[in-house]
Amino acid sequence: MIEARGLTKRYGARTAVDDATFTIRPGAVTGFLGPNGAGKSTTMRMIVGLDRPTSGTVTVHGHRYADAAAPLSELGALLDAKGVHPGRSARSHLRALAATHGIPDRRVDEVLERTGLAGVARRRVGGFSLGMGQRLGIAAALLGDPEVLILDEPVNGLDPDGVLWVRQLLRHLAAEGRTVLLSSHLMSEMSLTADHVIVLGRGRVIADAPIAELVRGEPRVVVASPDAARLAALLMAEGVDGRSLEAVDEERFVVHGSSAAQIGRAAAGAGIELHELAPIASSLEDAYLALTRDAVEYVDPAPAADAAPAAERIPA
Ligand SMILES: Nc1ncnc2c1ncn2[C@@H]1O[C@H](COP(=O)(O)OP(=O)(O)OP(=O)(O)O)[C@@H](O)[C@H]1O
Repeated sequence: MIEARGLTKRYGARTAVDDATFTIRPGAVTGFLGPNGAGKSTTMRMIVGLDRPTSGTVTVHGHRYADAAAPLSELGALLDAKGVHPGRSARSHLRALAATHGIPDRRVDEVLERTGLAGVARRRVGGFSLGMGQRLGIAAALLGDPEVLILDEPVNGLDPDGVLWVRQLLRHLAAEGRTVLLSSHLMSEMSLTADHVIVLGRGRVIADAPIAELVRGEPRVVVASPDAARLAALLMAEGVDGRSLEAVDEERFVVHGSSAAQIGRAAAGAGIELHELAPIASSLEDAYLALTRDAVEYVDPAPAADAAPAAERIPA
């Protein structure tokens, strides 16, 4: 369990993390999302004691992580996969880490095996690919068999097999009752891996909810009819706001906020022929983009002309 209360970090005039309060529970994978500069890495660094909060607190198992008696068995972290001496082999790097924490050598071989690095354990880390470096970082995080795992962009640089491997590993660790926190910019991967997400925007917590709840959103339905204008007028006569009808082409439009059943019933009642009546499934990406619209720090000031909205509202 990780608990943050009023967690705040200022760097001079810049507030990187702003009064963040959240609880990250065991037995689940919690995703940490947010635009660049939202404060994810700073929050993770404060959890593991690499940065001190300006105010507020963050605890792991009820105490500050810096006060942990057996730090590596309480918490394992992958924050910067590059922080390894390039001349060392993967095994000697992990052995050195194990020795300073009283962890037996056989555990080193276990984590090398578990992370798929057993075959390259004697190779110099300096020659490792980005993906192998990520695996080594994950191996180091697992070394103490920790109850809490914190991984900043763990799939960065991994090939599709590696991405799948990380997903299965994290799901497995959560199923064992551990607390798993991960950040990633890959929204589809996050939706497959995490149970719950916390979204930061400009240092503030702007959402803290199960993924299923976030993606539920408002219903959207694509409707196509040779009589689209009459159907649109009918829906508006039945109380649908004209602003929630979005034209796609002459026959087709999207209805926001009504179900397929409501639209189908109205069309059938008026004898309007339908060629399509398809609910649109919301994705985590849709929900995320809607949530963070106002919290993006770096916005392209001149979006390309072809980035203009493809559809216009149907005139009332
Ligand atoms: N050591 C530092 N000194 C000054 N400002 C910092 C420092 N570390 C982070 N910041 C600033 O704090 C804010 C939050 O940064 P942070 O790296 O935590 O964001 P992030 O959500 O992890 O971003 P990204 O997705 O780009 O990794 C940013 O505006 C960043 O420029």
